[in-house]
Amino acid sequence: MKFNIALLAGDGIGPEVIDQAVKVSDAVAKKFGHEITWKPALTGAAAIDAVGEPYPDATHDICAASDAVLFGAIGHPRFDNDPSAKVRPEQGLLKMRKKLGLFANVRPTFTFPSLIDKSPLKKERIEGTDLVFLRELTGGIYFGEKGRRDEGETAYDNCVYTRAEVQRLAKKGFELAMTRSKKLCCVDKANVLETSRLWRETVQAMEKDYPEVEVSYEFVDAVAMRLVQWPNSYDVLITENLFGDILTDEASVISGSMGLMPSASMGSDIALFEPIHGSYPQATGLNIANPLATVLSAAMMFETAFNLPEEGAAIRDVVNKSLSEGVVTEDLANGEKAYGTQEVGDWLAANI
Ligand SMILES: NC(=O)c1ccc[n+]([C@@H]2O[C@H](COP(=O)([O-])OP(=O)(O)OC[C@H]3O[C@@H](n4cnc5c(N)ncnc54)[C@H](O)[C@@H]3O)[C@@H](O)[C@H]2O)c1
Ligand SMILES: CC(C)[C@H](C(=O)O)[C@@H](O)C(=O)O
Ligand SMILES: [Mg+2]
Repeated sequence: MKFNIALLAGDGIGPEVIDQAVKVSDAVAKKFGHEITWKPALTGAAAIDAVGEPYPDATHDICAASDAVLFGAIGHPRFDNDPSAKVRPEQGLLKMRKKLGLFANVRPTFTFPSLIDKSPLKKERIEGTDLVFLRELTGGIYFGEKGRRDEGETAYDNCVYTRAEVQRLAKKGFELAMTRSKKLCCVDKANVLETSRLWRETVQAMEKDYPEVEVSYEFVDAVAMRLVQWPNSYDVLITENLFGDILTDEASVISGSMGLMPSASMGSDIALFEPIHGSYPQATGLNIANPLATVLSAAMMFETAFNLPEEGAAIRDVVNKSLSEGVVTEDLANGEKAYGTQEVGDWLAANI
């Protein structure tokens, strides 16, 4: 098969981890007889520097015309440390998600047998963890009206959800639960927030369409605790944009590193694949960032966007092999030999 893939490397460690995902994807394509044409495009601070905006129309056109998008990370300290900056890399990410209609962000959390002893959490707590967050990605407080009043002394960010937005995300959650262990947890703050009450009411009304799915409703603060206490009690979790952002960073601790966690952002037309981590500016250019979150995002791309499970499995197998053979970056080395970002990518590509 032939694929056009938009390649948005972004900022910080983005280009370094993307390079490794490209190497591994090319190796798997070669092994299975596919042809990939990469379509590089600007985003983030790199795009602001080049053309003055973080998600230029030219980039959108490339994404919209591709079979999938592979995304690295965006963000730069010069914007993080300047709250008054009007044009920011993160606006590009949000604009891209909105314009491409990527409303469902699939963020799996699972453990790797060879890393189980390296997690800061106790082995017996995390063993067998295999859960998936479905994070709503184009609504909520990220996209509500925001601003200042009272001469800048008061700030507001509105959180808005429509029933239709909740329904389309929850539908994906129910469908995913049906393919797994038929357990769905709706994470909200319905004891306080009106938007959460709409979420709960909407999901409750959908239960009758999925009689086999056992649905639980839990408050986000309690989930934040139970996620590290008994992560293996969860299966599919659906939640709104901000809660999903926070809980999935927390969940990365279960696997052992932020550098391991992939994601898929799904819409009705196109899907985008990206690690959940950011541009990790402190590591830029040092060849120390873990590329596996991006490599595993590429595995999700083969499985989900191209419906090629064997190709995805080949990537997952070689990642597992690298972990069990200790071919790891410093975040997983625990004082033992650490490999560089590029060396891990080379090893994966050579062993696919
Ligand atoms: N999707 C994205 O592009 C995205 C996501 C999160 C943050 N950001 C942006 O990234 C910048 C930095 O944000 P931050 O420091 O809060 O989050 P971050 O995810 O970049 O880094 C947080 C910590 O996670 C670890 N980490 C992250 N990626 C890693 C990797 N590949 N290998 C090993 N360890 C890794 C490091 O310990 C790092 O200090 C900000 O500008 C932020 O807005 C972008
Ligand atoms: C950079 C930021 C806008 C983004 C988010 O909050 O969605 C990031 O944290 C993520 O998880 O992809
Ligand atoms: Mg985040």
